[in-house]
Amino acid sequence: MKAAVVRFPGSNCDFDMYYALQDFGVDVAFVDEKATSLAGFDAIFLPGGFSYGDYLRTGAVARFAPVMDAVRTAADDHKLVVGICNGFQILTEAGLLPGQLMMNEHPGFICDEVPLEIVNQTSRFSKAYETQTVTLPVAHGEGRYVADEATLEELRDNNQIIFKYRTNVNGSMEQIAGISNQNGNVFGMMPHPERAVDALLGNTDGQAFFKSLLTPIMTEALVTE
Ligand SMILES: NC(=O)CC[C@H](N)C(=O)O
Repeated sequence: MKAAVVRFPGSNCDFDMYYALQDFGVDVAFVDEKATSLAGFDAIFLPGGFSYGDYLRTGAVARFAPVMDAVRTAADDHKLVVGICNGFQILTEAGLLPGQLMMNEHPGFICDEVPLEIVNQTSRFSKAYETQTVTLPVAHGEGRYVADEATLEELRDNNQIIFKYRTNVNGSMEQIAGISNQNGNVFGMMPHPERAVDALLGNTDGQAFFKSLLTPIMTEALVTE
């Protein structure tokens, strides 16, 4: 898999994502926000951070960056597009995922490790998890997921809700922490699996997230060996 980590001015989880992908054997490169094509990549990752200083609303400026047309093309071409934290915020602002991330219910930055429930255990983003409860770091001020009732119903009906918080971390509707689009190739979540892939950092619950993304490829590799 050839993956791009897209950096915007203010991204700060770009290296975490880069190294996590590299640890799993992914051929990964940084791409900046001015890029106009992502044609050579199979998977696009929008990392966490404070793109454009989180001005107006998180992700509201980044959605206009030149690279976002290429991200949209990648999504339309059924490539994998993954947004973590600020990346999730950018994907919702760009309309590539439904709903919106708003200021936490109790305004303030939350930096913690929180338990999550895997709601859809067969998705491309969760299928390698062997337990239904995992713990991942969160770090955000605007992580409260909101959507209208019709959207929530659609998310439920199409099994697009992949991760939920087990406790009311930020006031998200239905305690939603991570969702995919209807096609199952675009995904966003507020928690940070890329910060939980190394025992040295005290948490390895993010490993199965990356294994899930790579499972078809890993299986193929085993078959050809
Ligand atoms: N870790 C991050 O991506 C920060 C998220 C975001 N800009 C917020 O505070 O809501």
